[in-house]
Amino acid sequence: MSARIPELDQAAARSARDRQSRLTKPAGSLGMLEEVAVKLAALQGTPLPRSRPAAALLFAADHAVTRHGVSPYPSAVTAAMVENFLRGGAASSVLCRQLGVPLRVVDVGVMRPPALPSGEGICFRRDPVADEPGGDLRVEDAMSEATFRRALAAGATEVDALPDEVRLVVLGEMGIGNTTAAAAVAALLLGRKAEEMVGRGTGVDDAGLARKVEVVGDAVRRLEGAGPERALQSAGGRELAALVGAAGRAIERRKAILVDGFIVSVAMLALERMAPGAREWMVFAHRSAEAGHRHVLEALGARPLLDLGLRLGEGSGALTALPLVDAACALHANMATFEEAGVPDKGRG
Ligand SMILES: Cc1cc2ncn([C@H]3O[C@H](COP(=O)(O)O)[C@@H](O)[C@H]3O)c2cc1C
Ligand SMILES: O=C(O)c1cccnc1
Repeated sequence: MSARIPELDQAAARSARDRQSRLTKPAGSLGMLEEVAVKLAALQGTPLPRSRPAAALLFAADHAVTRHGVSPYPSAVTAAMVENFLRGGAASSVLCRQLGVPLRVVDVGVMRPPALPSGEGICFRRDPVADEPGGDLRVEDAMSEATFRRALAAGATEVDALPDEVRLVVLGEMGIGNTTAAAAVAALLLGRKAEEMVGRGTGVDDAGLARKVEVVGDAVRRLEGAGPERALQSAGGRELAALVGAAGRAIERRKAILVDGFIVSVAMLALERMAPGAREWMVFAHRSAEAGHRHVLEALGARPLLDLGLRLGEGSGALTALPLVDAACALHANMATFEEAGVPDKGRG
């Protein structure tokens, strides 16, 4: 995949920075909210950027690696949670409703195709790539190269279907076992040991954690030296590949990505390695409690907005941070300047 990363609009960023310096507040006092507004200005090519409309895309897939007992939950949870997303009972469904963000769920590899409630406002698609076989990343490739390409394309297709007006894309995932896959991809990309990248995911006990370290260690030995595409194909999963394809296309369409936790961040690290500069288009929502996330954030030079001990995934951390991005844009656009308000600025008597 060769995503074309657009140029940032430095003139728009300068205008936005200049506006921030004239708003009625001590210089720099809105901290990261100022940085977010200036960043979005550079991405959107306007001194007055917007956070809305936003759209949430959730990619779901299963993982053969669960046979090694790397998650306390059975794979059947993936399909059941897809049904829960669509019925409105999952954390990200609740947040999307609360925030007025349309949610689209894409099955790119769920073992038991979800039984879908029919009804208005339900957005679901099972991509044909979901019917292709997956492998156990400990001993074999998680997918063939052709399946990998189709999973990337499945993500891009979803972004192609979004209206031009969408400014911000929230990405999320669902896939029991995917903290193991993400840890393996990150260990390969960062050249770190399995034990540095593996965490408890949904809450494995000490024995489960030891199994995860072994599984990821085996994958890393099998795939040492893999580049980002090979790492995703052989140690990742179809939802990780779809996230990469979706983010690449969103950036090509000048849409910013609101990055969720560990799993989405690993996909974004792979994208940055495939298309350097992609990370400039990302706003990092939160620091996950998953152990390896800090290494991934560090490699991306990212400072996330929130640190709430979240470790859920499904885009829930990104959705939780969306109101902060809304606030950054609203303050930037609507605060009065010193001149407008007749408030004396510093250094002027
Ligand atoms: C009920 C439930 C809802 C979830 N929503 C997201 N995840 C999260 O947990 C999974 C990864 O953790 P592990 O690698 O330990 O399986 C992913 O599906 C992720 O999105 C969930 C997990 C469960 C059990
Ligand atoms: O941070 C995440 O993305 C995460 C952490 C634990 C379980 N699922 C997702």
